[in-house]
Amino acid sequence: MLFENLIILTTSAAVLVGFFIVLSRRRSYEKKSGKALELPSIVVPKRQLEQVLDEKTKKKVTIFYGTQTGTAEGFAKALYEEAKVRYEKVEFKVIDLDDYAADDDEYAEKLKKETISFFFLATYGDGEPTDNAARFYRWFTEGDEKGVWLKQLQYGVFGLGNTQYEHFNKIAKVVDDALTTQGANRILPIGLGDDDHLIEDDFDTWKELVWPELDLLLRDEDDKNATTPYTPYTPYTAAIPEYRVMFHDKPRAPTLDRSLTNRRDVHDAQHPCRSNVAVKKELHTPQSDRSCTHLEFDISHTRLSYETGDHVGVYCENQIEIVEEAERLIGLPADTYFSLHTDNEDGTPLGGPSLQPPFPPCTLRKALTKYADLLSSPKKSTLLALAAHASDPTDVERLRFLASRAGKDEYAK
Ligand SMILES: Cc1cc2nc3c(=O)[nH]c(=O)nc-3n(C[C@H](O)[C@H](O)[C@H](O)COP(=O)(O)O)c2cc1C
Repeated sequence: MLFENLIILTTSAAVLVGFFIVLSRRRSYEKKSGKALELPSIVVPKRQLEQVLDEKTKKKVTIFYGTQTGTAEGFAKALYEEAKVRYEKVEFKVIDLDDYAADDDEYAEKLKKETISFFFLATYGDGEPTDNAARFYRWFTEGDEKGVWLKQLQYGVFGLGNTQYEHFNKIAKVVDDALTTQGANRILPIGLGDDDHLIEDDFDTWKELVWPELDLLLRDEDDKNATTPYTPYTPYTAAIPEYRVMFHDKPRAPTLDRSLTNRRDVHDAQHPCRSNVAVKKELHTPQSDRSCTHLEFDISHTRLSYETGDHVGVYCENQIEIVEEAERLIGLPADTYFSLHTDNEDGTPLGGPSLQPPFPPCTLRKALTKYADLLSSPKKSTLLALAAHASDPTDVERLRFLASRAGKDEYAK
């Protein structure tokens, strides 16, 4: 980076010196001969000179995200999309915190060059960072005393959490505090997104506070005087994963569902195992108006072990009547065999968050029974994505209304 800066500086200096020499020669020739000198065309075109200078002075904003299931990434990309349109002369980047730097030294090296940054950070486990934010988090908040070294940085944090958890939005709060302690300037209050309610509304509300602050930092005098109105609110759709669907001939023999065999060495979200419930107890007394169930799973026949802090995901199945209703609405036979892909046929990635296909090739019946959430309300971003594909204008209008601020009450019903 230092090397690149040096090249840019040397190039700009060389161009300016060259330009000055040409001008001073022209003056002395004109004095002597009384004739105006025919100037050869300048070797470095003006546009190139402007580009070099622009690069040097261009304002830059970096948007970081720490995500497990893509929501933080979607919000980061939504802010990026809207900001790009509002501030055309500014360079915006969206960065996965894990990809930002290879080690602690590189994190330090790069972060001290950032001037404006936003952090979208989800909290998991028992107040833990997401996998892709863990390295950054440990280095930034738990490492050696770093002192006040980020005075050049203006920042905002939006946390993604859920009020059902004890450590609500812990990671965002800790990073927000650590940024201030290390000298950075918080330009707006931390946003605390709550996935137990309408986290997209939390994001929208916080985003509206971002623009006046960015106007102060990014708009130059020309822009401030411009009469064209700023691009209005661009709704957030970037969190909707895009998949390529492929239909296949049915497999001749029914395939063994390997995802549910217990004889694996490693079990993960794609390869769960079956286990029986060994103990079930209600923790609240009959006087309480709440309910909390204590469950113990028998994992003795699996190769799993459990440590405090590990979490258990439970795969539930939809009831057959709900599945049949969904099949009827989709209009495809239950035995339609298909797969979802996150890349194009030539292997290039599709847009949207960088997630894995959500389930292996299977029939529509199995996808709807085991993998689809058929009973929760769709997220607002999903409604907008559906609106973009709906063919009936009444449906388009209705979907957009439900996703809008005006439709908030109706959406919540
Ligand atoms: C297994 C699990 C553990 C979670 N733990 C916490 C937590 O400790 N504190 C919190 O505020 N939210 C917690 N959440 C909520 C997530 O942070 C929230 O759903 C967030 O929107 C996920 O963002 P992502 O899609 O970018 O990963 C947890 C969610 C899951 C599924």
